[in-house]
Amino acid sequence: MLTLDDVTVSKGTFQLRANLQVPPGLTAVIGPSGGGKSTLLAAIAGFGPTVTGRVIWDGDDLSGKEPGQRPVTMLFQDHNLFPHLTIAQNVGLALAPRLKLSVKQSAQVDAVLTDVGLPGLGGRKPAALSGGQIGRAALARCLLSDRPVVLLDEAFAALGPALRAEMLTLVRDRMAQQGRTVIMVTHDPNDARSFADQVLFVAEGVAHPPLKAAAFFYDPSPAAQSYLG
Ligand SMILES: Nc1ncnc2c1ncn2[C@@H]1O[C@H](COP(=O)(O)OP(=O)(O)OP(=O)(O)O)[C@@H](O)[C@H]1O
Repeated sequence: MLTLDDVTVSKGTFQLRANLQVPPGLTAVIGPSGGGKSTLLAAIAGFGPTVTGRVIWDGDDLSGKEPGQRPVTMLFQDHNLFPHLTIAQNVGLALAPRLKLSVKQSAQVDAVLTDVGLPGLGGRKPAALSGGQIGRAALARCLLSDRPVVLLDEAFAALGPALRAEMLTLVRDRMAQQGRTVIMVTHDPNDARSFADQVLFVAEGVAHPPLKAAAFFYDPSPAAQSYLG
């Protein structure tokens, strides 16, 4: 279980507070622009500004740990693929940081590229793919990673509706339903309604404890109601 114990993050005059637990499964983070959603993810990942309080994973205090030492894999809108590596190498990094892949690992890379709709494109460099294809390659790397916490920040915003639903289905079926803790920022409440187990509402510098998606939408708080319109 991921716990944010009295966490405060300060960015200039902006402050985010979070005192909550995130259960395994798919948690959608929604709320008005500027409310602190990306700041929340950065605090979990270990990026950025001052953090007081503790971020705890399964009893292990992550405070002070570098991002790479945390049990976290991330997928951001800019996707962070290495431009000098092929798509297969970028994805393979999840299995072998020095890129010495066994035959079995190479087959796993090929299989996951097929799963995300990129069969046969492993030999290309990122510059030779579209924005949506790059997003799918980055998702493939997260699917292969064994880190238990997955952070997605508007990862599928560049995709059209059909592809987006396909990627969200992959995230749900291949990550959330297999017990990983997936925390996904989205600007589309329908993504949360259709795919999420829980909804974590962030507004005006407060991250509220997640609620079951059905309960959140059935009886939204006044602040959530005014966001949902
Ligand atoms: N370096 C900074 N210094 C001061 N304030 C900052 C800094 N970076 C971000 N902020 C402010 O922090 C607040 C939270 O930003 P954050 O990106 O977490 O919001 P968000 O909910 O993810 O927004 P959006 O939905 O628009 O992406 C915003 O009001 C933003 O203006």
